[in-house]
Amino acid sequence: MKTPPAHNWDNNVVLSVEHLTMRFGGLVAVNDLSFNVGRGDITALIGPNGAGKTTVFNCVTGFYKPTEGRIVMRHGEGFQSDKIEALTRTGRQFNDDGDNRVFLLERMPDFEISKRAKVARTFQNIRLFGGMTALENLLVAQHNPLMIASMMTIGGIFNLPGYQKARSEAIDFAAYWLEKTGLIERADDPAADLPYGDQRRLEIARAMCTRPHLLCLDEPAAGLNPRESTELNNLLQYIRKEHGTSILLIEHDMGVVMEISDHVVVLDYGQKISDGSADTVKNDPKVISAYLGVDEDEVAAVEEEIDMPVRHAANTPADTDKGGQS
Ligand SMILES: Nc1ncnc2c1ncn2[C@@H]1O[C@H](COP(=O)(O)OP(=O)(O)OP(=O)(O)O)[C@@H](O)[C@H]1O
Repeated sequence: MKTPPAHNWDNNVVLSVEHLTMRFGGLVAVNDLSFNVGRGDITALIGPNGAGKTTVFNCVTGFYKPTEGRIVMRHGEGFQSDKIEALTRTGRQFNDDGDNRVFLLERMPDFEISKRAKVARTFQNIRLFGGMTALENLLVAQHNPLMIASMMTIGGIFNLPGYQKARSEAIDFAAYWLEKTGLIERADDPAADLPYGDQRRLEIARAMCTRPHLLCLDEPAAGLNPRESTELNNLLQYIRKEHGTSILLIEHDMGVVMEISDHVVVLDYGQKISDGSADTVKNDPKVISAYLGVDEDEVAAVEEEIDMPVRHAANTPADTDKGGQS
């Protein structure tokens, strides 16, 4: 018998969310949720409105302190279970193990998650510095290494060689990402003057300028036209392939999700209802019933009624806007 292929999300895990619960007063937004993000994978977190996706993102990126649960980020390969258990017992946020550091994100403030754990994010609503140019937005993202090179301003004020070198490297890196996102011609334009789709790509470029190990994207395809959606797919695949950056995205556009995701995790009412490859998930009756708002055993009746296999139509709502791509 052939052994099934090993999945990164089972074998080489960059992030694990373990028994995560988030309550807002009496409302349980996320309930005992566990899932893994494979290193180098594109992982999509999907689910109907209000399922708890953004809440999970806010816990991973430190905007919310989870009510319960552990969120582990690994820079090195392997599960490193012994190391993580030992760290959990100490009450510390991360260990000092060179390139193999592990981080307990639920204990860390948001700025440390971005700076040390190397988790970057974009938001549902664009949050660029509108009055700054596209290039300046990408330089701000490199503020930390520039401050270190400037020895906390002295080197910058006197324009010392170490600072000059760091600044020139920061400009080169920003130019690289402007090029990759198709924005190099707009480098000197204020971010607020860019069309919506360009602003979305600039946000991704800005996140990449922090050299993340994990890039979290909150609805990156929202409001994009079909051409821009295709460009986004290409950009995300480039980031994963050429930079090895793991990507976790929330997305309602099933065309984007099914085309680029290695791994899909589905939430409904704060709980995980499905977890697997895009193909597995899109044929899962629990997912179909959650999206259609019917019971699982009613799926067959709905199929009969509309004379169409909804198992294959679960990705239709957004697809209809995209000319039926899946
Ligand atoms: N800060 C908060 N205070 C109180 N309730 C909240 C808060 N944030 C989220 N919720 C609630 O938690 C539940 C999950 O919301 P969340 O925004 O995580 O869902 P979502 O899956 O991202 O939804 P959408 O797809 O519409 O963005 C909702 O009932 C929401 O009203």
